[in-house]
Amino acid sequence: MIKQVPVTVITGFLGAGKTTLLNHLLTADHGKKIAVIVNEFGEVGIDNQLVVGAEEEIFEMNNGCICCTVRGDLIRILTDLMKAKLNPLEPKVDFDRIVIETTGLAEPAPVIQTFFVDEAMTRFYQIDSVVTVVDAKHANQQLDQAHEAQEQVAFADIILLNKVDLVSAEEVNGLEKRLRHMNPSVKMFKTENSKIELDKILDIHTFDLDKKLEVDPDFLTDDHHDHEHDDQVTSFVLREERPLNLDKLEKMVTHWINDYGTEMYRYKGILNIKGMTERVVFQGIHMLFASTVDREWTDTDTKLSEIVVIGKNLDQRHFQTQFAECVEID
Ligand SMILES: Nc1nc2c(ncn2[C@@H]2O[C@H](COP(=O)(O)OP(=O)(O)OP(=O)(O)O)[C@@H](O)[C@H]2O)c(=O)[nH]1
Repeated sequence: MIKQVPVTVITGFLGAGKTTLLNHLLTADHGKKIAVIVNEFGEVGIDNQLVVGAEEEIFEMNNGCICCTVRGDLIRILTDLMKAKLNPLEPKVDFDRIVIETTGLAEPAPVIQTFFVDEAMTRFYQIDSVVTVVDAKHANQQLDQAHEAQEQVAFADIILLNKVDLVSAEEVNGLEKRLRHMNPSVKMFKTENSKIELDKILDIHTFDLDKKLEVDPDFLTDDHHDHEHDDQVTSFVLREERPLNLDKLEKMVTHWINDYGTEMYRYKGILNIKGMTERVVFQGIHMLFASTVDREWTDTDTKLSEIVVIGKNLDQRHFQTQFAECVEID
């Protein structure tokens, strides 16, 4: 009988703080070997470039939502990992737990279901817990608008009520009440930058199948997946090989926020700024955005700027034109 590998599923709506939590998990001193599976909605993975910790094995799943089109990929990666671990001749990947970061647009049920439908999966893996990160600043709006956000809360074993620094104590309390009403048995922690003691979220075996079945009685049925993404929510990538001008970029983003703040759910990327030897990481959620100086570009990096935008009713060509106007002219 093999010991089952614990799996932590990190979920939460766009920009809630999932990658921040992942980085926290990967850099903390816990001695665990973690294999990470990251899923992003867009065709380009920005998150994998923002995940720190070279020792960990990171598997990327892009161009779709983990609970829909790329679920086959998830099973394939999990099967490959299982074989790599069990093969005594040539263990390519060693790990003692898996962490899956889902895209903010994923429903958690089909991801969890993956661990119950296939006999090999059931034997080898065991869900430890579903951790849902909630953005205290934007959650009310997200819960009103997106059924995915509601399901992420309903399926959580643990909620990190994150970004409490951005709102008042009353707002946090109001949101906590709403979340508890949606999921009365959940364990909840208030966090800043997803900072949480790891023994509160790892190896805690809080996953409770019966509770999930209360939320969705059909969720173990194999062909049960009627997740429909809102067709108006799309994602596109802005890409530019020429170095960009910082002032022009700032003006462009101010314009974006004024005109499309409500419709722009999430935008993030890595920028190549004229005159800078470091990468600039650019992050935004609705009207809040920040850019930070990241590590130096290396010889092996392809020096280009890429921004992924996820939002509703956005005209890609308009965004691309504006982005191209930020090129530094010598
Ligand atoms: N003020 C504040 N900002 C935070 C906090 N946690 C995360 N952030 C910022 O919020 C932004 C989004 O964080 P991520 O960890 O990338 O969020 P995510 O859930 O992985 O985003 P997606 O994968 O795009 O859905 C980043 O700029 C973070 O630095 C927090 O507690 N307070």
